[in-house]
Amino acid sequence: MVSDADQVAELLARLRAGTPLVQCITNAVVTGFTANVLLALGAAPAMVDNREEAPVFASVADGVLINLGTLDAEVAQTMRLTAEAAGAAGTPWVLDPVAVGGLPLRDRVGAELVPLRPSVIRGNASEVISLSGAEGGGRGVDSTASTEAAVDAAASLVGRTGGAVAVSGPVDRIVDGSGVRTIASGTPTMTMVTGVGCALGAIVAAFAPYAETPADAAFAATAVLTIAAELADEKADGPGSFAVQLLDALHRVGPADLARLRVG
Ligand SMILES: Nc1ncnc2c1ncn2[C@@H]1O[C@H](COP(=O)(O)OP(=O)(O)OP(=O)(O)O)[C@@H](O)[C@H]1O
Ligand SMILES: Cc1ncsc1CCO
Ligand SMILES: [Mg+2]
Repeated sequence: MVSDADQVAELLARLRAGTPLVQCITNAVVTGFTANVLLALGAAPAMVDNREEAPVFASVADGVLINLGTLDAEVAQTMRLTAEAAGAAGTPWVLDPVAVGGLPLRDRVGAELVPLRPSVIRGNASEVISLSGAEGGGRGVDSTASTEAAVDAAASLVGRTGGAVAVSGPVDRIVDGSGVRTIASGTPTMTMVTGVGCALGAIVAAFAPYAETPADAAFAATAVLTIAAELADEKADGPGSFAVQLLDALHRVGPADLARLRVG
């Protein structure tokens, strides 16, 4: 039987051989870091995010990320048009509903994007609970709920998109129509650098063209990022050097490292 780690290693090899073009409409805080994460991993980032070009580019890209972190009304319209274009072209796309829960614009945009059927919704527990329509607002961009508490909300979103929902936290949970998978790997330092969750959404989009199912892409992305974070933590002195070490670790992470993946 092929192990989870072997499956992830196989997908990582395919990603690196394919250099997927990943279009990111993401927030102003994390744009540069996200591009560097994708490059370190072996993907090709393209932050094509203006209203005229983004919908056109979605049919050329191999995967698309739409991240609601720093929205305005024009960006929101670009996101809707790009999600529609990705859907029409069959390009897998990932929705990161940053800080959805009790904020007027992003709550409305999140609710409009879910029926456009993102391949993967990736957020922390509070964001996933709020996006599902349940009460669960976090504290700004941070979660105040456990990922276990978000599993029902994730399943209800899966029922509406037909894709997968990846809930991040100390234990990540990846939910689709066939059940829930968990990953316990990772390190708390990941929460001390802004945008590690945002980068995870981009990594999911990079894996999506190679994975059999959206949940497989989310699982592989979470596995690779959390293992790379463990490798980075071994060399880092604090959040600053951790961010740099994380890029180096994403570049070198390989099958032997993935064998330490902690599932369940
Ligand atoms: N306490 C923790 N221990 C281990 N790993 C963690 C912990 N908290 C988060 N992670 C990992 O960090 C990554 C990002 O998850 P997190 O829930 O922090 O995202 P987020 O809140 O959306 O982050 P951001 O908005 O800053 O980008 C995931 O891969 C997750 O596994
Ligand atoms: C800090 C922050 N604020 C809006 S987006 C963002 C990046 C982490 O989600
Ligand atoms: Mg986030």
